[in-house]
Amino acid sequence: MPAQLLDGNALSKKIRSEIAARTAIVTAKGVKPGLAVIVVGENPASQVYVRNKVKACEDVGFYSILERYPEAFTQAELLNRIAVLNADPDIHGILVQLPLPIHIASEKVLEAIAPEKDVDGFHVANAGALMVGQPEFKPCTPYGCMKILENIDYPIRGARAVIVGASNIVGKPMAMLLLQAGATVTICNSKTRDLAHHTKDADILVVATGKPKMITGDMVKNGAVVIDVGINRTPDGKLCGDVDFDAAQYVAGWITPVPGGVGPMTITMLLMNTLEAAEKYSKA
Ligand SMILES: Nc1nc2c(c(=O)[nH]1)N[C@@H](CN(C=O)c1ccc(C(=O)N[C@@H](CCC(=O)O)C(=O)O)cc1)CN2
Repeated sequence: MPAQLLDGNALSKKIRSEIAARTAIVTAKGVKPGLAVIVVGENPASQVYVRNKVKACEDVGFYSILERYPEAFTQAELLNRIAVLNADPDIHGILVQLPLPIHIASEKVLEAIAPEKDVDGFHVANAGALMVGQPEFKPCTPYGCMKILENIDYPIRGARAVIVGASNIVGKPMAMLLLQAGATVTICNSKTRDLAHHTKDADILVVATGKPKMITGDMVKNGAVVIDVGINRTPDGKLCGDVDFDAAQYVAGWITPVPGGVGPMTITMLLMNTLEAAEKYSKA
């Protein structure tokens, strides 16, 4: 029997309607949640994601601005824009779409965003807060993965969780969130010996490698929860994940599809972080 599908679109719809209701309340108090999205360069996927983010903001009743800059935009110019947005009282969240062009040092840019407006949760202050178990803003993709797990009432406490991929954006924060929820966590990376030995032991398997279909069906434990963070475009223009879905669905107990799994949840949790930033601002 194939695995149960973890439908990120359906869960997003439910959470976004809760966000819209809370947005109406905070807006009535005089604070309309505001998100500024900045994209530099012409990366086609980034252009799609930022448009989707702005559209999602409109749908839940946020104020949003999209700032698009050419590839040649300098780091100094970008830092200036961030300083202006940091001081703008109508903006509660600032997001700089990644990847940035190579002449711009991403870490400098991310550190320039005021931590209380860092709705991506990438600032070292927010990464550190998560590390010590006092999260302010959780990075949107791992936050979305945790919501997917919570939605199936899977007993995370005591489960063996394996994360394939150790990025600052997904793998490391995902490990922290699972650890804090009581899982026994292993993070694998590109140097890990006998990867399948680890993945086959996982009750919860989270894959974020950027390598299309690298996790094959025989690398998955029977009945596991498989969360595929990868979004890869195949030569025929279709999307696929980092997990070989067609094979893994007959081994896993639950599995996220690509598209329609983690992707929409990333945007939903961005809305949640922005709403929470505005709610905090309204109480300050
Ligand atoms: N500043 C950030 N940059 C990037 C992040 C991030 O969280 N913050 N994550 C990724 C890209 N990303 C969000 O920006 C993202 C990726 C995918 C989706 C999504 O909804 N995917 C759909 C398919 C969409 C398509 O047709 O291409 C799906 O999976 O169903 C949303 C957001 C890197 N950069």
